[in-house]
Amino acid sequence: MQNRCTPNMPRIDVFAPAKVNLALHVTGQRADGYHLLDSLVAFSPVGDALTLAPADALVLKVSGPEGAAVPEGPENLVLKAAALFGVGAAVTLEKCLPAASGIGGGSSDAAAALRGMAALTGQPLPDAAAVLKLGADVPMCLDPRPARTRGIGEDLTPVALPPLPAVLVNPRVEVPTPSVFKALTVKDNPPLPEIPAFADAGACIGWLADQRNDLQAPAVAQAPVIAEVLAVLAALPGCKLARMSGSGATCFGLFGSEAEAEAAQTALAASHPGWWSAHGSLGDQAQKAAATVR
Ligand SMILES: C[C@](O)(CO)[C@H](O)COP(=O)(O)OP(=O)(O)OC[C@H]1O[C@@H](n2ccc(N)nc2=O)[C@H](O)[C@@H]1O
Ligand SMILES: Nc1ncnc2c1ncn2[C@@H]1O[C@H](COP(=O)(O)OP(=O)(O)OP(=O)(O)O)[C@@H](O)[C@H]1O
Repeated sequence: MQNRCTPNMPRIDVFAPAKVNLALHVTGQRADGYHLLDSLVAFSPVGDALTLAPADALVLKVSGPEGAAVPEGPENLVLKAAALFGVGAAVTLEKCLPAASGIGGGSSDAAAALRGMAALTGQPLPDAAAVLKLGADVPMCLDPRPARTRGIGEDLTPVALPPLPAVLVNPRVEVPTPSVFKALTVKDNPPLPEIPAFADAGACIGWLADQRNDLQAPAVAQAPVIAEVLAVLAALPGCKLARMSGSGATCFGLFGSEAEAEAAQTALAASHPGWWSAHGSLGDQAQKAAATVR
């Protein structure tokens, strides 16, 4: 770790933004069981923070308000990602996103670790197959800009989206991704239609209202509180659309302005103090997520 004796040791800071599936259509299933998706994703200014510094061995320290539920051992996706570089590093992870919550926390942390290790070592990023092996959401989190994602998550097409003022809400129920996919009965749903150029956030939200998250119904069946979260979000003043992200349980509400989203989150935090919530405009977080050297 950096100290007064090693003033020139580089320290890398990297941000891991939350991923939000604005729409998620399950369109098929591969022979190996993985599901084929057609999803539109955007990224939140809310996320986890990592630091990386040179070290003899690869070690991870987890802290932060959501850190208690996250392992510090080799099962942590940060260590799995960093190990691909074959050198030691002292990594810290400040966990702000709830774990196992459908907003790609572990995947975004892994992607941030890859960006950070590349900056620390000067090595290139691992190849696409190695990145996908870390998790289906890791490729989209590597370059956190709005994208249409197909295949199991590896087929990415950038999409221009207006910033979407949003509130994220998690009722503090962990919903494991495999069990939600397992509970899905219809696996050959229609894909997303062509994504038009949106004049503004209102046009985008109007288009999104006609799309779906096909994992929402099986997730609600396993964790009925998700239906309550969606109803509470939809009833907040100014909420134009409420939907679940990923395999849940985190849901998002989209609003007409940042001020409306902030006011809605303040009201929700007061009425449901046990729920995790955050606000911020969904969109392109690539700049904020870039590794910076100190
Ligand atoms: C639901 C999404 O968050 C949508 O973006 C992702 O598809 C899930 O991505 P992830 O958490 O990175 O998923 P992984 O860690 O790769 O897979 C966890 C488990 O979810 C199921 N899984 C995941 C992705 C996918 N396209 N089909 C699946 O059936 C598989 O049972 C897999 O064993
Ligand atoms: N860095 C990490 N942060 C959070 N969870 C991690 C991490 N590394 C490994 N895990 C494990 O991964 C599991 C899934 O957590 P994660 O937060 O990635 O799920 P998720 O938000 O549902 O992801 P997705 O939206 O990609 O499906 C947890 O049970 C946790 O123990």
